Amino acid sequence: MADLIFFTGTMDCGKSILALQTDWTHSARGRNGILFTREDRAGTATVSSRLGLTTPAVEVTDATDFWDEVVQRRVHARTVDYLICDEVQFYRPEQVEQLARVVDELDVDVFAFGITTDFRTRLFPGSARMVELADRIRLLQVEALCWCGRRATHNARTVDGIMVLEGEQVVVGDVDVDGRRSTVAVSRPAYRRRSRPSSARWSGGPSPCRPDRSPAGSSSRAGRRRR
Ligand SMILES: Nc1ncnc2c1ncn2[C@@H]1O[C@H](COP(=O)(O)OP(=O)(O)O)[C@@H](O)[C@H]1O
Ligand SMILES: Cc1cn([C@H]2C[C@H](O)[C@@H](COP(=O)(O)O)O2)c(=O)[nH]c1=O
Repeated sequence: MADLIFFTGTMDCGKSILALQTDWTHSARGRNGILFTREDRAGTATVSSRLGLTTPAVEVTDATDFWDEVVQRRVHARTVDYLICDEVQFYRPEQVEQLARVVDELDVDVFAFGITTDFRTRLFPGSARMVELADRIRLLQVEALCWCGRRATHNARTVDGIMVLEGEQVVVGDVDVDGRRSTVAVSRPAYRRRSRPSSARWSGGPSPCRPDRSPAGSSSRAGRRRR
């Protein structure tokens, strides 16, 4: 019996590295899988982790049909045992439904990875459908830490070090054009405190939003907007 499993957590909690590890582990046991992603920070058709691993993948677009992706390969006598789906928050809800059908009717395991909510704490449409349909939802074990020391549970967007609460839902990347952190995982209290317009500026102690506090290896492409 195949499963649809949604691995989720904030940005920077190790989802992509787990996606690549999962692919490695299953392929090492002779299983055949396909690695999918959409709008990875490092570029098109690649799954990249801040830990340094980068692996080619199939780029998902609005036109991608996961049912066809699997059936076409099987028609050509290629085995498909599992799918790894990274950045699933960017998938269309219909595509998540296709993934559920692939699990149920083609007996293909689907391991999906993505953030649940955006910088406004609202669900991404793809993640919402994943939460509704997944057999299991797993929170990542390596919990990102907020600058205040608590467990980070929310994704914040910053412009010039200031948290913003309005803007487009999708802005790919975690640094701006000047190399400064543009998204950062924070605790809910920190998010709420900074949400108030009067205190929206990061202050009082070291902030990971500042360029000199950016984590090593955070060499993402500066924000690319979509939709
Ligand atoms: N230089 C490093 N040394 C050890 N661990 C690192 C390093 N850089 C990043 N990491 C780990 O990698 C995690 C981010 O991995 P990544 O796969 O990019 O996460 P996600 O896909 O969730 O954004 C960080 O939370 C941290 O645990
Ligand atoms: C919060 C938030 C994030 N994004 C983008 C930024 C990154 O490209 C991805 C998350 O990638 P990661 O592998 O989990 O680090 O999502 C966005 O478009 N909108 C947002 O609100």
